Amino acid sequence: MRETPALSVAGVVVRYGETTALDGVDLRLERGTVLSLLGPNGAGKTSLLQVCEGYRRPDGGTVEVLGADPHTARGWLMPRVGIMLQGGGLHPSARAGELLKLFASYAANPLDLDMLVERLELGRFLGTRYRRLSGGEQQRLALALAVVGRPELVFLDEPTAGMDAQARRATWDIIRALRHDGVSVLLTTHLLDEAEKLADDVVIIRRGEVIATGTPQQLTAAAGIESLHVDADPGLAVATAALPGDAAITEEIPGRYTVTGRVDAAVAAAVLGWFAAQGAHVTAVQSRRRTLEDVFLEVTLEGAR
Ligand SMILES: Nc1ncnc2c1ncn2[C@@H]1O[C@H](COP(=O)(O)OP(=O)(O)OP(=O)(O)O)[C@@H](O)[C@H]1O
Repeated sequence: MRETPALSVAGVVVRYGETTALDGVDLRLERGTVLSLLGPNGAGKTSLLQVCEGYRRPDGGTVEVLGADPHTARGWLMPRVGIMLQGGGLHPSARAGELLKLFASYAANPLDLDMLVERLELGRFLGTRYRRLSGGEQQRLALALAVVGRPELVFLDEPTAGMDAQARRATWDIIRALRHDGVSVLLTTHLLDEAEKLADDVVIIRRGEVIATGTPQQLTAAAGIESLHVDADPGLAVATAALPGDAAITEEIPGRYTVTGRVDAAVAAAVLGWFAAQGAHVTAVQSRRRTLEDVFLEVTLEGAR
């Protein structure tokens, strides 16, 4: 029997008056994995998080968090789910260290506070009131509060927004450590490299609908290769190259060849085979595979045009 997923969303619909923010969204977050929810502004990410966190009832469909209804089982879920609060929700006069101790006191088996303080470099501002913290410091504290209770599942809504490069790396390390410890993570982000680095699975939504899903590798491999250049002897008869699809070889400048059209692994192999068949002396091959950002821009712009 398959283990109950950490999060299961089926056919979820959310409406605000005339606006349909989510229009039948399905997703599944397996235990001990990181799922990144991506989408342009207004795609419906926050609405979906609110439904999963039990703050809003969907107008259609079902959500199960650790096998339970997030709305009716809030009390049971509270110690099992970590939520990274954006801005509000925390007392502005409370000091960072007090908040951390308070949140730890709710948990049966909290994480080691010294370790968290060191990892997220909270030590310098533990005595500072929440409202006086910088945006990046608030984010670091919010992450610490979300994970201090050793939750089974964590919702992270743009966790590294406003963080400097060092804090961002520390956050990535914490997310990796959570996953390593078997924690499931739902991560929304506008940073595609962040998703590519951390996520086991990616779900891209646009205008309330899922438009692409897969592992980062599946999504980028299916999208093919962005560019392929070969340096070899000048003046080869490029017109004789028979390549799959619409791919073709052009000699941009003498000795510098570029492959145009849709390039994938089969085309790349055919290109190198053609150079070999010419008896050409190849001195360099450069390729850039498509990134998750290329895929994201392609699928989110499609249909928006
Ligand atoms: N309280 C609300 N009342 C009316 N419309 C809303 C409300 N909240 C969200 N919307 C609309 O629902 C849609 C989805 O919004 P949502 O905030 O879920 O998107 P998002 O993907 O989180 O966007 P962003 O990346 O900008 O945070 C948008 O069109 C938004 O304008």
